[in-house]
Amino acid sequence: MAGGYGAAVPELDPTKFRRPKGPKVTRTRHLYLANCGRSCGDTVPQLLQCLEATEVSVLGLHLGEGGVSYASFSDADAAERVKAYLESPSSSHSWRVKFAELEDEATDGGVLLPGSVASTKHVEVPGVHVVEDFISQSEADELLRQVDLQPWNTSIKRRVQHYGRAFDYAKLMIAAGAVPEMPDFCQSLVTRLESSDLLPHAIDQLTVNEYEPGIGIAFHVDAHSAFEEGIAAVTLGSGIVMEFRKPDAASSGKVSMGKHHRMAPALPSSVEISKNVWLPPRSLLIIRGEARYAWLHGIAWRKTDCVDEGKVIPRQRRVSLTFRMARQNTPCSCAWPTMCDSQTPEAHGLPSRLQG
Ligand SMILES: O=C(O)CCC(=O)C(=O)O
Ligand SMILES: [Fe+2]
Repeated sequence: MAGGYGAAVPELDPTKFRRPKGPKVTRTRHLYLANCGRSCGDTVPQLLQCLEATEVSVLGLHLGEGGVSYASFSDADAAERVKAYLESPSSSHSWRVKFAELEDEATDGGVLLPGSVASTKHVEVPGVHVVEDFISQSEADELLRQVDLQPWNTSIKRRVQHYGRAFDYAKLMIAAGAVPEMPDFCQSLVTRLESSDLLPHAIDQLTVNEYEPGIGIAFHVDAHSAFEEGIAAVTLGSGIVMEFRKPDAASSGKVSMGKHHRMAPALPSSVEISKNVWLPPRSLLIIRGEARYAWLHGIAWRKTDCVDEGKVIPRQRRVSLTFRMARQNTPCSCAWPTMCDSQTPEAHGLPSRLQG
């Protein structure tokens, strides 16, 4: 590896790839991009934005000086998804996209190990706190049973349920629209959170997110203007790795806003530092302060996670309960104005991608 495009995306060695020849198509986890390179006017941030437009993480990249570039993904399904997107009319460029083969790798879409929790152990994210065994197994089972009795909203790639407060994702405001009240089956959990010192305020909103293996959530900051400081997420079902990314100070103020109340991923090239956090079953995640306001959080779209280095665990269904408090009339006055849509509205561009 010859360095990297920021902390998140290692640079690939182009000499290790075999260019695709002839009509035979072997699916791999690598893409070859012809007519794509610096001499064609392409840049790393712009290329990454296109490649990650379907929420697939780019695990390695080579932007050629001429017109040949390569990108690697976690598996062939991910590469195929990106290829299909790049070949669709919604993506406008003149690249030719094919699968590429890596010299020392099986061509059946061999899986690259996901970044482990152990590998980022030294990174501190101020304001992230995981409480293990926050609920008992019987509480978790009952909550999941109750959640599954409720109707799911299927308008985005993840199934979700919203309670307590409706939110207008287009206007970034709490909406008057009707959503079910905070459900009774969550009441004791809400009381427990509110009477603890884990959150600095009450709770009036719940979002339920379902993650089947392969499903993730785009990197985002929960909109400052919409929600109060503390965010609490309880994990039902299986555990998962959540990643926190701190955008480089120089890139702050250029974060774009996705259509689901959140900022679209900062470009990986502008990520200064990243941390993988394991959220065990029945745990509570608290995100406050700097982590809540100045770091992005997201969950990779893949079917495995890696806690200990080199040990891959398959994902199973996870359902999370995210509790928040809608911000009332006062705009956010946090200490990260360039990351704050209350203080720097012009920092937010147009939605650049479909959020998941
Ligand atoms: O699934 C989770 O734990 C977090 C979900 C989340 O970040 C959100 O709904 O904003
Ligand atoms: Fe979030």
